Amino acid sequence: MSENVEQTYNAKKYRTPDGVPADIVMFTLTKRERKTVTKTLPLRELKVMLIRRKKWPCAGMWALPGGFCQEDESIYDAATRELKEETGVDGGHLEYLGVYSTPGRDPRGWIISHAFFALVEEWMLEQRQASDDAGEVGLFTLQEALEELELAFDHRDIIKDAYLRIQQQMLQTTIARQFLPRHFTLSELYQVIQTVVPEFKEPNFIRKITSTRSRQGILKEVRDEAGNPVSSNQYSQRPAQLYMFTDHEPLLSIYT
Ligand SMILES: O=P(O)(O)OC[C@H]1O[C@@H](O)[C@H](O)[C@@H]1O
Repeated sequence: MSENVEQTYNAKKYRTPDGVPADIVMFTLTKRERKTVTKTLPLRELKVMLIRRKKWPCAGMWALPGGFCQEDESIYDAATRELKEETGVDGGHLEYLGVYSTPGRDPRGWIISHAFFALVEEWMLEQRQASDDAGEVGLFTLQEALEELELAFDHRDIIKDAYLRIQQQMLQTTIARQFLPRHFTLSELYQVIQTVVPEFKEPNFIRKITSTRSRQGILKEVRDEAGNPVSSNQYSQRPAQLYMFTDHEPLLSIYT
């Protein structure tokens, strides 16, 4: 912009949005040990965290944690802050999902929301709390959130999109690591993938994940200081080898 244009430019001439909030779809996998005679994997369930709104608009309705971005922060910082303020969650994996701008989505005016999704381990929810402007906080299954609850604004659409995104990522990237301990068995990994993508069925999972060339290098066996393989019988009668993710992210193709 030339100096002359800069001096005469008037930002007020242009209509700007009435607010730019960040909304966060926060997923976690809950894990409950089963009381069975034989050792078996714990029960894992995918849940989404919602807050019950206290004030207008949509007072009393369940909604995503979120709030308005301030002038001195990035939208990413606003998402991190809102998540912490409204739910007590500090940390975890936070990623951009998309922009939601359908006219009329918020009765207060022209309000464009930027949505994020967060993958949080269950222990991180321990200090969860609802702040003053958020009411109760609850963890819901995807079925409850999408089919049974009355949700505020366009939050049902945002949750649907976020669910689809994490299902795709679960099959194409190593985000399963966000829901697993550092060391895990391949049966646990398979269970985590299936919890997020129930349609995923691969009878030869263990053989494929350890031998298919395109997958090689994403996992490695856990070994002790002497170099011996480390196994666990926490969830099985016979000891099972423990694995961990490496930093390698393969570029996968649907055509091969
Ligand atoms: O909770 P307050 O601060 O009232 O407003 C933020 C909400 O307003 C909506 O457009 C957004 O989707 C966001 O959830």
